[in-house]
Amino acid sequence: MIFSKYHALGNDYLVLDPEDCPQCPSPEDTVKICHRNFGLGSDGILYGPEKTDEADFALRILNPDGSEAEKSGNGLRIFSRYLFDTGRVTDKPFTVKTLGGIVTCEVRDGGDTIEVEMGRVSFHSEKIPVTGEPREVLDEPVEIKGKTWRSYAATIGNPHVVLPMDKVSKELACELGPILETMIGRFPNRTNVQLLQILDRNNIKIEIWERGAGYTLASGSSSSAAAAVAHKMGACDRDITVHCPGGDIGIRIGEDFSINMVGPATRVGRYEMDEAVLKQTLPPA
Ligand SMILES: N[C@@H](CCC[C@H](N)C(=O)O)C(=O)O
Repeated sequence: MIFSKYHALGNDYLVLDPEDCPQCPSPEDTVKICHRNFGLGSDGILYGPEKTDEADFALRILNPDGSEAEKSGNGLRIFSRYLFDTGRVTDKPFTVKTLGGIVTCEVRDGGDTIEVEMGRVSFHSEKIPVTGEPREVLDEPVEIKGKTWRSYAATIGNPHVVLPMDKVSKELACELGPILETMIGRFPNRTNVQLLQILDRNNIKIEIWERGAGYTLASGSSSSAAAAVAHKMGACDRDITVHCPGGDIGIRIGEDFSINMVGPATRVGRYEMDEAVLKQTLPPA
């Protein structure tokens, strides 16, 4: 199997082209391919471009635990860069269909900068989803190991919960992230998790725990959700630089909470994976 590996600020994906592999990998194979020790290793697989009547291209986004994500900001920038590198797009805007909606992408600066109109953020419980009566999930208490945190939930196609706090850290993201991700009684589809630190009216810092992937160095949909929450709280203006551990993502929030995201995507190389990877039995996680 032939993969093209890219990263977006350290959030790494393997692009699998249907021209090289007509069948999308099964959840079991995805886990093996993405495994950091037993496979090629990545934060996910981007399977595409697939054909669709609704947009220029269709994309499937697979998490390393074998689940399928509705949207990925970094994944969309990487996929755009892959389409550009393989001559399928130029510097003109094009559309991509994901499970979480159709987005518009544009590759600039010879491939170095990619802009994505990510869609609209909603804080509504039925859209995210969050259990309980229909409402916007704003500043609600959530108790973890006897401590109460304030939380905001949001969707930009995929689900997010954002915890504003004075100081974020990787350690806390790795402690709270897996508990919140799998709080099924509250988040029936699981959730991505962001710890949010407001730096000033145009800058925020986040630490990320991704649904189906764990701790990651950057996330485009997480940056979109966290910036939207910072603006909704009244703490930030509409132009926000999101400082992720792996680097910065630019977010602009529209009147209707539509999100424009700008950032890089970097090609790592092309890899041929032996079929033997798929025949292994992995030790329990
Ligand atoms: N890294 C991504 C998010 C990928 C999907 C996520 N793990 C989910 O399950 O929703 C990004 O950059 O947005």
